[in-house]
Amino acid sequence: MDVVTAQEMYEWDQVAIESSGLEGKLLMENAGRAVCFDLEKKLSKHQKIVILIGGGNNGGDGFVIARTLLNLGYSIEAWQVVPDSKVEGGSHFHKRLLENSGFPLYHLEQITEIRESLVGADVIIDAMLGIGMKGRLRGLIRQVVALSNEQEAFRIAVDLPSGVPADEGIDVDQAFEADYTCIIAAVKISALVENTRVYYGEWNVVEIGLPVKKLPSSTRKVWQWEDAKRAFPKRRANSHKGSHGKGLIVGGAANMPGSIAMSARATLRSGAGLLTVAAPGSAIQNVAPYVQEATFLPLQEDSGVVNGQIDTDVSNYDGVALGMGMGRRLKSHKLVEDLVCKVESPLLIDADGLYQLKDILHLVKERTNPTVLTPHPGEFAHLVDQSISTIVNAPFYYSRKFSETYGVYTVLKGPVTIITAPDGRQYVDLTGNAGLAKGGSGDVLSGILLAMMLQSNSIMDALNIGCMVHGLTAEMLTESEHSMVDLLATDLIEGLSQTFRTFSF
Ligand SMILES: NC(=O)C1=CN([C@@H]2O[C@H](COP(=O)(O)OP(=O)(O)OC[C@H]3O[C@@H](n4cnc5c(N)ncnc54)[C@H](OP(=O)(O)O)[C@@H]3O)[C@@H](O)[C@H]2O)[C@@H](O)CC1
Ligand SMILES: Nc1ncnc2c1ncn2[C@@H]1O[C@H](COP(=O)(O)OP(=O)(O)O)[C@@H](O)[C@H]1O
Ligand SMILES: [K+]
Repeated sequence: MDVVTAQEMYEWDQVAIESSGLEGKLLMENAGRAVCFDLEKKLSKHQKIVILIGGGNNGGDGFVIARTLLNLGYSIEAWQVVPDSKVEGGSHFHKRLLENSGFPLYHLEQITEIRESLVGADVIIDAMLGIGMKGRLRGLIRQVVALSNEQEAFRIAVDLPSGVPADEGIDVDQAFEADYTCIIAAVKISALVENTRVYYGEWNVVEIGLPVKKLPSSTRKVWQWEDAKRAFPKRRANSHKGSHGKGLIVGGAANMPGSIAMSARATLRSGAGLLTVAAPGSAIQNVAPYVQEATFLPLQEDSGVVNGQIDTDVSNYDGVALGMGMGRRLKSHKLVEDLVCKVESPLLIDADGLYQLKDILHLVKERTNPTVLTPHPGEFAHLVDQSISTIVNAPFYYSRKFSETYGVYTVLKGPVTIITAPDGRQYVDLTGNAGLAKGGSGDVLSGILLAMMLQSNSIMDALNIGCMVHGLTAEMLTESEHSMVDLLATDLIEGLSQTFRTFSF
């Protein structure tokens, strides 16, 4: 499932029209019909449906939807909310088709004319503005959106809720608050970004007959179950523990043994062959009973906090995860710097490890082996010197820029997690729920990611699978024995078994 900007979507439409000879108005017919086919699951013929039609091609889709649903026997009131002079090209063609089919079309000139219809509607369909929306809502459309939002009716948006831009990083002051959005051809970035995704409600993408072989390949995609099934590392019958990777987890502090313990247990539960946990000795005594399968390496410490370099040959490991529960004391800085320079296998840095990284990003950039950073927006904002709101409103832009600049994989965590490769390719993980919004979930994720990196030949596949396993486990547990309220990070670790069992390997 591709994720596009407005400009990329226009390019796709252009390529479709130029390369395959598909006419714009045919695409519009396909789009409108695909939306109707999807909406039939949501609508009933007893409902009073009002469709709001704008002047651009989104409005063009609206004319097709109105005609198609009317032909099917739905009770539709179609309102054109812009003057006739605004309806041109393909939209004008489809407006004529609607009228020539013998159906009425109402023209809105003042907001009072539509009040009664909106108040009495069971469903309001917004086909006013799509990817061509610019700036803030204005004129009559702004009033129509405000009045629609006040109604009890079920609100459906076509492609985008009017008032929401397709791209990220743009403030929205008012927009159609959809319960459901039927997205055309490809997910628009704003469906995945904090300040705009709330307007979409639930959503689905419909296919409109674009010539997929001719389209430019997209660098942004939603990672899906089929992708995970395809890429999941196979476990050969004659494998031995060395085949599944030897991992090292570094972190912990005397007053925070839980983080690293959870990461370590999650790594073991996710299939790693061998695991060593390096932590201050005073933390190890509390971690060890929880991960009997691991071996331990005491780190030099000062009052329960790591102090100094690591005293082992780190080239013996196939993957290293660093930072969980380590604390942010200056004395742990040396350890982070040491590992960034010495680890010759994939190195994942999370939590307090990220905090120590800001002034040694130039060393990260010099690494020739993969580096994976797994910040939440607060940690990422600190790393890139931006505010958290700037990051969450333009996460695709900032994580791509960061990954490309420093040559790292970035896992920007949140309700929508964005995974970016050093070459700028991005995958989006949509799994999980608010049961994960608790301390410890991220530690479990780091452990899972380390294990998947140890077992996969592709870092990107490993990160995508790991995020999906983490999120699906939360979903599965909150559908069965847990709720989003009581779910703990430790429950997640024990729930991994059920998720892994759903992969047939
Ligand atoms: N072949 C294709 O391209 C296909 C496209 N498809 C569909 O087309 C959609 C894109 O269509 P689009 O490019 O015509 O833009 P669109 O979203 O209708 O907006 C333009 C209109 O909005 C108005 N307007 C703008 N800002 C405004 C504001 N702040 N407040 C108020 N009004 C504002 C602007 O008015 P103006 O600025 O001219 O006064 C103009 O009238 C896309 O989302 C998909 O649904 C599908 O059918 C598949 C094939
Ligand atoms: N509302 C949510 N919906 C889905 N996933 C969430 C939500 N809140 C948090 N998560 C996930 O939970 C994890 C939290 O990680 P993090 O913030 O590092 O937690 P901690 O450091 O406290 O363990 C991330 O994987 C994130 O994607
Ligand atoms: K719309």
